[in-house]
Amino acid sequence: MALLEVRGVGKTFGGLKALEGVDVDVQSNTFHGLIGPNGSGKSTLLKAIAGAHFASTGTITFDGGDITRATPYERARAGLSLKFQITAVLPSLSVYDNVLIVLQTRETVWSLVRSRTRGALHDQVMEALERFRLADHADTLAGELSHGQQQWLEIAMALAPRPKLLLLDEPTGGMSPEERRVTGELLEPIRQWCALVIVEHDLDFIKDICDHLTVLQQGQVLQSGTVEEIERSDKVQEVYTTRV
Ligand SMILES: Nc1ncnc2c1ncn2[C@@H]1O[C@H](COP(=O)(O)OP(=O)(O)OP(=O)(O)O)[C@@H](O)[C@H]1O
Repeated sequence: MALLEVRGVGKTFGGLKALEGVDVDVQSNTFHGLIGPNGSGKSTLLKAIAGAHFASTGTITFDGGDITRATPYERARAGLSLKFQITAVLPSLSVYDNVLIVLQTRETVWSLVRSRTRGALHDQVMEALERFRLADHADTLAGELSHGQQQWLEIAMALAPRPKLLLLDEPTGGMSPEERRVTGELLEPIRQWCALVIVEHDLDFIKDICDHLTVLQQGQVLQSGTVEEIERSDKVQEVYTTRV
C-alpha cells in the first residue's frame, strides 16, 4: 500500500472543474513531483492533500487512514507537513523561536512544563536548523535572513516534527540558481525518513530531485511514471513547450 493514495479526486469551483478523476500514489521515501501547464490543477491537488480545501469527489488515504475530510490539524498529527508559496515565518522572532513554536504547538501543556521535554525540544530545534544550514543563525531575527534562507527556515519548520510526508508548493520561487541547487542538496537526505510531494515550475530542479512525476493537464492526470518515463513520453512532450 502506498503512503499516500489519491483516488478519483475531483474539485469544482462553481462551474469550473479544476480537478477530475485524479489518481496518484506516493510511496514512502520517494520524492514525487506534480508538473503541468499553468492552471492544470497542481496547487488545487496539493491543497486537497493538505486539507486547505476538501476534494469535491474521490478519496485521499494517508498511511492507511482516510483523510479526505480531515482537518489540517488532524492531517498534521497523522504525519503530513506542508510549506506553501507564501512565506509564513514570524519575522520579529529569532530563527530558533520560529522552529520552537512549531514544535511546542505539537506538545501538551503538561509535557511542556517538564524540563525533560524542554531539553528534548532544544535538540529537535537544533537538528532542524542544522539540516538547513541555519544553526549559526539561531539567534538572528527571521526577518533579517535572506529570501532563500527564509525559504529554508520554512522547510526546516515543516520538517521539525519529523513528518512522514512533506508537501512543498514552489519552494524555490525567487531563489538564485545557486540557492536552488543547494535546496536540492539539502532535501536529498530527508528521503531516508520522509516522502515528498512537490509542485515546482523549474523542470530541471524537479527532474533532478524527484523519482516520480505526475503530469496534470486540464485537471486530469496525463501521465504518471519515473522521471525517465515522463521524459520519453511523446504525449508529455506535446503538452510541454518551454515552461510548465
Ligand atoms: N479558489 C479558487 N476559486 C476559483 N477557481 C480556482 C481557485 N483555485 C484555483 N482555481 C482554478 O482552478 C484551476 C487550477 O488552478 P491551480 O492553481 O490548481 O493550477 P496550477 O496548475 O497550480 O497553476 P499554476 O502553475 O499557474 O500555479 C485554474 O483554472 C484556476 O483558475
